[in-house]
Amino acid sequence: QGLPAPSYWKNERGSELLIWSANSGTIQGTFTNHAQGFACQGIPYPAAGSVSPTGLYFVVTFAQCNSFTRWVGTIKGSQMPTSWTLFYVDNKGKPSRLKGGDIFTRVW
Ligand SMILES: O=C(O)CCCC[C@@H]1SC[C@@H]2NC(=O)N[C@@H]21
Repeated sequence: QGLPAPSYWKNERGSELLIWSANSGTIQGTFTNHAQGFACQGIPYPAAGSVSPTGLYFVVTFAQCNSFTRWVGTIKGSQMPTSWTLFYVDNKGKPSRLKGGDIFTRVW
């Protein structure tokens, strides 16, 4: 259940995840959001996290959006089902969160 590096993944929303290192459990990569209904699209942001035999997580800070997302998932061959939480500040200034799921598929 290791994470191959380098590897390139896309989720069902069209967003891209490039893993360029997964050394001794630490994940480094780049995430580019292309999901409809979300801001900060088309900008590559650093992704950082951790991978273990039982799963992985990674976090992306969307600097221009004052938000960040945490993905937690598992690697099943060329599929990576995840659940995510997007932390943001709503238009009244209240810290808020939104949850969902993404399935990443390995492209190369
Ligand atoms: O709108 C924002 O505050 C920043 C962009 C958030 C994009 C989210 S992260 C979880 C979900 N999966 C994607 O590929 N994009 C959205």
